[in-house]
Amino acid sequence: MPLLLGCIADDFTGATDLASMLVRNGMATVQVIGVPTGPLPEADAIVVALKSRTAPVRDAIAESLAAADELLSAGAKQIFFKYCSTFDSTDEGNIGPVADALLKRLGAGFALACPAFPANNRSIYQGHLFVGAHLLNESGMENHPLTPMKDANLVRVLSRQTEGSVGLVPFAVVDQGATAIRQAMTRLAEGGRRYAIVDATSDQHLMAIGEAAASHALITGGSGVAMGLPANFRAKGLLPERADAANLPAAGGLCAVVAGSCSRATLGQIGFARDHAPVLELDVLGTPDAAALAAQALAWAEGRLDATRPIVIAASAPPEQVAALQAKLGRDAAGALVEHALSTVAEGLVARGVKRLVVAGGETSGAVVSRLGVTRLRIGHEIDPGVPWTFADPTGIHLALKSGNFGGRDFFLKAFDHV
Ligand SMILES: Nc1ncnc2c1ncn2[C@@H]1O[C@H](COP(=O)(O)OP(=O)(O)O)[C@@H](O)[C@H]1O
Ligand SMILES: O=C(O)[C@@H](O)C(=O)COP(=O)(O)O
Repeated sequence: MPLLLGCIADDFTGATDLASMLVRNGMATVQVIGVPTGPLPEADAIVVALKSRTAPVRDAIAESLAAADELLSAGAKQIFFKYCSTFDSTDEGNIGPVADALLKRLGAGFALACPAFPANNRSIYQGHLFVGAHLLNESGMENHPLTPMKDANLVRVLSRQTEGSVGLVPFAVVDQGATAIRQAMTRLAEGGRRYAIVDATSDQHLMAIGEAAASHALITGGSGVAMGLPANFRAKGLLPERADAANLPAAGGLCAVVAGSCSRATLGQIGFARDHAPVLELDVLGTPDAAALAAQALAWAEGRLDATRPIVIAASAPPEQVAALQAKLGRDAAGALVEHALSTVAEGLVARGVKRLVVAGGETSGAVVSRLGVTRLRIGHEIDPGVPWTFADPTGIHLALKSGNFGGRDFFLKAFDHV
């Protein structure tokens, strides 16, 4: 099975989101954790999951290039750089600098940028990113603990992160379909633009954008814009029709949720779970000590673990409490403390027999998956759009890595009916 699409994701939840999109559209896909060292698995698409979204710019570039090199030497015909559907980044990066470095490595001069994901209410109109009816900077993302998004104009946001210039393929063009989009991108590239933000408000738009980008060396975006890519490989006779590629080993055993996302969606899911399952909300501000928090949580879990419903352990807190901890410790140290505590909790839960684990939050998932020593994830069926169950090798447990913003209010309960 020749490798067709090589993907680099800037966080772990984003990687499973993308892998799930590709599986759903007929590509046999494997998610590998970190820059691969040995031989790559057989697959139509490989998604390398990095924890580079909030890493120092230089590290994010170095890891992304190392991943690209591995994927290219395994034969990848196109590279996909996956970032968040809410374009999570800072003025320093890392979306612009990583995309710049990948373009250079690929000897290409132009890439599209499209984080739209209509199934999860992310749409782009006139270059502005909306979450449902709200502009990005009024969606709650302006309060993100690590990557607060205070500007919805993606042309402006990306321009701040690159020395290249950024153009727009507007809705009126996108709505005309693949040929018009291809022509508009060619004009922008010939006019010296390095990037084009591409508007999209529907899956039909995303399919057309994917088709228009069939010949691009690099595509950048959310998982949505990947939905049109398998058809390009199929049209060239490179991708056979595949039977259901989303089957996992049978699941059983104790259930748990560990949450470090402070998004509105995750706070709502914790609120819902309180009425249906044991929920422990850690007082991080009161005990800013990772080992002590983890010990408290694991002591609480004793006797509460069950195979028919989950327990929920959350550090998640509303913006005022996050701000208070950050004022005390600094932004990065606060995030690192909580990630350390929650990965210790996850490790302790698995040692106590948890076999089905939901982790809420991208950075949080990165910390947990790394602590559990997971090297590969096999992708199963979706619980809600963008969040599949996965099977973790070599740990042998089922994991669902939930993007902070994804999932319905009942996600933490519903997940365990779907595995
Ligand atoms: N109570 C808290 N105070 C400060 N930071 C927190 C708290 N709870 C969680 N965090 C940190 O907030 C960040 C949330 O990021 P992440 O896990 O990526 O969630 P999301 O998917 O919503 O972006 C993590 O670094 C996490 O450790
Ligand atoms: O594109 C998305 O929104 C997700 O796939 C994603 O990247 C998740 O990031 P977090 O919200 O930090 O989990």
